[in-house]
Amino acid sequence: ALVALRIRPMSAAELAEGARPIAHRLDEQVVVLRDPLADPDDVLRASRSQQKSYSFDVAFDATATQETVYRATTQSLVTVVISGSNATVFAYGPTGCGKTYTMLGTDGEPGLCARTLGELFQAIEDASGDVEYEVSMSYLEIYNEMIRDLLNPSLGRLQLREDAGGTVQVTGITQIPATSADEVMQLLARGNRQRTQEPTAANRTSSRSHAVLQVTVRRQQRGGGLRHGRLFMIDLAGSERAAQTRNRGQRMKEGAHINRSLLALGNCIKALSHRASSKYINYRDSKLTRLLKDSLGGNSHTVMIAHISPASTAFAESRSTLAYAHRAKSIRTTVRQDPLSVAANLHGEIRHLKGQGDTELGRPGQGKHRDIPYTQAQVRLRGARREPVGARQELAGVRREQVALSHLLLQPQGTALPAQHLLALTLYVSRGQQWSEEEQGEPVGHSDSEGDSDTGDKRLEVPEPPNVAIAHKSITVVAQKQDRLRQQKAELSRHFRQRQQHPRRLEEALRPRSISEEQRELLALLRCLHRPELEMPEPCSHTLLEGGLRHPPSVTAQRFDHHRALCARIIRQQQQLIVDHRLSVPRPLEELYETYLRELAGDPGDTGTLKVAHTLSPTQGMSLPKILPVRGAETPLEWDSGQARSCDHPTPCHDSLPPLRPTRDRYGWAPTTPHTHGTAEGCPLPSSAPTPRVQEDPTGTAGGAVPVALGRRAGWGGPHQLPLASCAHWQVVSALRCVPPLHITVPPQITVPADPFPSSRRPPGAPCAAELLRAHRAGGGAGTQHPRTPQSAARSKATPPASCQVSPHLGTGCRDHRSPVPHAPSPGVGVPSRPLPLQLPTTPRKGQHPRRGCVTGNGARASGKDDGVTGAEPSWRGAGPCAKPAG
Ligand SMILES: Nc1ncnc2c1ncn2[C@@H]1O[C@H](COP(=O)(O)OP(=O)(O)OP(=O)(O)O)[C@@H](O)[C@H]1O
Repeated sequence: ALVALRIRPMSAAELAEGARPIAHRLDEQVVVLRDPLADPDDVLRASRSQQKSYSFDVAFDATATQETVYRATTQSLVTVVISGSNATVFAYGPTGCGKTYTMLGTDGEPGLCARTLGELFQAIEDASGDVEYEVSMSYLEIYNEMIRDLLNPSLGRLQLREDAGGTVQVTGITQIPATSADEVMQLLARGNRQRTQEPTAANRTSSRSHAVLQVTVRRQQRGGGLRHGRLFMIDLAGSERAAQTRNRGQRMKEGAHINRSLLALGNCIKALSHRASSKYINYRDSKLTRLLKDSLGGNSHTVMIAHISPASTAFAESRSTLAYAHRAKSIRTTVRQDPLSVAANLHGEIRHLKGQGDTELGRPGQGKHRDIPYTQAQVRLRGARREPVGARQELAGVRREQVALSHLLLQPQGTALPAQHLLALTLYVSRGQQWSEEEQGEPVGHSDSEGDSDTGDKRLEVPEPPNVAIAHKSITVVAQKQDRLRQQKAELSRHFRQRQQHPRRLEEALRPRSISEEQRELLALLRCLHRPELEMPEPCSHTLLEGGLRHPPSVTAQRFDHHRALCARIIRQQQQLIVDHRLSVPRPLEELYETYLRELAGDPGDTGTLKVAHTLSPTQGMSLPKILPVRGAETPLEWDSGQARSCDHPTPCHDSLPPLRPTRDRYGWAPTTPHTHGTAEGCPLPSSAPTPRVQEDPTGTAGGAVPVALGRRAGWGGPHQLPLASCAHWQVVSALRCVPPLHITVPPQITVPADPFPSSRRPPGAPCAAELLRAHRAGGGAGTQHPRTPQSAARSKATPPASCQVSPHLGTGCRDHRSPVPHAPSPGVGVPSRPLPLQLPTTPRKGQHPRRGCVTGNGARASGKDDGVTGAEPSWRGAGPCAKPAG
């Protein structure tokens, strides 16, 4: 939509009443309105702007001629209409500001209607013989919300109807065929005589109705389709304020109707200018908006010319008109036009200008068409007619070739995208490694060097899991293909650049020849026109490429990240447990862990070791990368068959290591059942999943067994204990570490005697549990003697080894060493005394890491808080789950 503003000259009446001009055109687009009441001496309002500027697509002042206004606003609509689209021009403004003058004009200065129709018929005349046009017109007014046929007023009140195609039509209106502009103007003059005009205080011949001239162009392409273009030219009734017009009675009623329909029009404009295109637009509030439905927001080009008076006496009207028009500036219409009609537009323009061009050729900058775009178009089209045929053909050939090349250039990049995605995934892996290092607090490269020095050639040659191998192969294949495509692209680009030079060379070759300035300009124009299209493939391919790199399949990436984080946490925590327990692990396992650390550090040369297997299933593209366990006898580490089957449970396991806490009994201690491993953290072991074998404590001292996965491996230095998280976690860890589940035996447990005496009955001098513990620590465990009750003596056999260290920060001991008996319990309240399981390796093994910390009977590292330590069944003998207070 184009919005223009026209300021008419001061009228004699305004000058007579001493009005000052307050509206000025600042430049081609900006109009300034000054508040006449603003007092320049008012210091309180000095900071407030006394004038406001409004910008439009084009602005005219009193000096603008009808011709200028026509050229800048309406002329372009001619080609729109003859090509089968709709166009609307409406004049808006307060009464007496020049709307009718602009639309109809005078005999000496014809208005937009006459000029537009003149050119329309001219364009039709110039059209090729392939297209037949028929023009018909109707002229109506909307007065007090009634539609009246101005060409046949006897028809009375007419109604609006929507036809089958959704187009709003006035039923029964007279459609008069027209063959020339003169004919139409005569009809218009006849209609205007019928128009409702009444003298008002503001205008002696005030139009009290909206006059709508509708010109329909029926376009029939020979052997082609039929199209209708409609041009609405509307002289709106003047917006007015009752106070200003001093209207009474019928005039006031008219004014109310006028204002209501203009308000409805304003609302539609506001809604159309709203950013949210889905906003409902209510056209039904007035006849005017219903009639203009297709012309405002639909398939139409819209031009609005707002009119104001420059006089200070019209300040309020001018201000509201400027605001109204400014709002309309943001109307965005969606013109639905097929390519054929675009071509027809251009043809029409060519023919139209052809007729005019001859008379003005050789006089650039002269004549009535002085505006730059017009002159440029003239130059282009005139040049088009006269350019050397050979050059034109050559240009066309070059253009075709360049378009083909640009398509070819796009192609390779498009096919390279899968490879880019794979590479992006690889990038993700390296980012993940970096992330792991950062989370471990290790500087980048630390693990790398450490791994190298530690392992050297002693790395394990673990075969890649099949999925990883497939992924590597496919990456290699795609990368090779991409290389080939890159070479092709380079070749094509070179060719493309050569061809780009061609028009320039052609232009230079033509320059010395006797071609006119216009023809040279045409060539330059054509070259410029083609350039954006030719340059498009490069940014386009870059966009595709970057889009692929920056936005890899997000779901896959997220799941991959999630999975990787989960595995890393499991491995770290399990390693921590191994270290905390000082469990001796077989050398192959240690090497595997070192390998894993090197992998995290991104050791590029470590190709034979385990890699995080991430493959995209070709069919399921976005599926979670699978981590497969290495199976088969050829692997150095034997698998205990059935241990690493996949977990089919639909509920995803938690991404953190689940607390190794079996279901507790009513005393808060873990039962002896081995099945608890599967129920930890709500991830029950599916029936299909293998149940890890649990080896009972061979010594019989352990009251239960920690759920562990069992396996056999000769020469691993005996039984080891590893907590089992859940089947899925275990599989992940197993697959990542390429080690079979360990064969674990729960070592004997050691109990700390319960407090033999509740505080209320403790004999003088008898120690409490905490004191016992301190004594126990001080005495090195085994050799410590402390008072015992007969019960405790009977049930406590094992003694803690010297290696048991209680963290000092835990006060009387870590959670498991702390006496469950409070020092000063409430009198009479018996607190059960519980022996606490201490499960320690009795002898440090070779290769063990000397670690601090205290371990519990379930193999977890003791800490001040309950960090998910598994509670193995306490194994004190002869004692019930709850030691009753003595006495
Ligand atoms: N640009 C102009 N140059 C010279 N005269 C003008 C111009 N604009 C308007 N006038 C004169 O101002 C007077 C009022 O103009 P016009 O009748 O067009 O106003 P209007 O907006 O159509 O009023 P209404 O809404 O009441 O019909 C006319 O005499 C007209 O000739």
